[in-house]
Amino acid sequence: MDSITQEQLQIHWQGKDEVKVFPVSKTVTLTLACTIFYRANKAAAAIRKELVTVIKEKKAAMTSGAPMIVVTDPNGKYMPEAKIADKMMEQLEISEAKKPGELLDWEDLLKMKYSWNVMCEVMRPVPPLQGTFREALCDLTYAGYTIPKGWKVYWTVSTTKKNPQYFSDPEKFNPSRFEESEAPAPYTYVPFGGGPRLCPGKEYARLAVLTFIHNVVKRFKWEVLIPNEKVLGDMMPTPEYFNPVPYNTSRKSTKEFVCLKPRNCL
Ligand code: HEM
Repeated sequence: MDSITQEQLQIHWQGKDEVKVFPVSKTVTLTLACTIFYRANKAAAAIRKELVTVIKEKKAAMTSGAPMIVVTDPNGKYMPEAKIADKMMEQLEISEAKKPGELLDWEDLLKMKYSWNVMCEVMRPVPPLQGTFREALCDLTYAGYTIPKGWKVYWTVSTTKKNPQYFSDPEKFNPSRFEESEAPAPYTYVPFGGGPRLCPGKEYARLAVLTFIHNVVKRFKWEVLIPNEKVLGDMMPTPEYFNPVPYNTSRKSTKEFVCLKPRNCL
């Protein structure tokens, strides 16, 4: 992920005075996904083969009366969180510990706690996915409403996002609210869904986003060219300028609407 992200930033960002962040981010994401998925397909074949052997062993063990292996959920049970002395320096510290050309590894990504908190806080007001459908498997009553079997229900990600009961001072951008000691109560913050249908791409997305943030922070300083640009609800949240629907008919030249202006490559 790191080498592909670096290569993409080199192609699309390096040496430019202004960049259109939204399309470039999409290109980086797609290039990353295509490359990784190709390798993942090959790996999946090998894993499947391995799993068949494990299943056979388990079946044999069960028929011989041996107890089943109990697997604990490792979610959130990483090494104890190290105190981040200076959160703003998180990415640079990781970068400085690397030899020239050395790529990020899993341990580096585990250290990027504050960056992930920032990402979580970004997804709180504007979740990438607004919600999805479910089908009622039986008649049920919820909050005084009867939902007959077979009806489609739509659950939303954002219902709780501004509820002060769950997010104190909800209008404030505060990544620290996601620190482990203050983590939101279960099911109050669900950008990746929850329960058995939890997004299986969650970890992949986390790695891709952190690798992207690391490389941008490491290599560029920038200033925002459209300070209060609206984010519009397309299928996905889309910055107003890149939305195909001409909401803002008073747009002027393209140059006035690029998002970031990288300065002084580090
Ligand atoms: C920031 C990025 C992402 C967000 C916010 C996100 C969010 C979600 C949400 C809210 C759901 C619905 C969960 C539910 O129905 O309870 C979902 C499902 C799903 N996501 Fe993601 N997702 C992201 C990235 C990805 C990626 C990168 C992949 C693939 C590599 C992926 C694959 C899936 C799949 C296959 C499902 C359907 C799971 C099921 O119905 O059992 N997602 N995602």
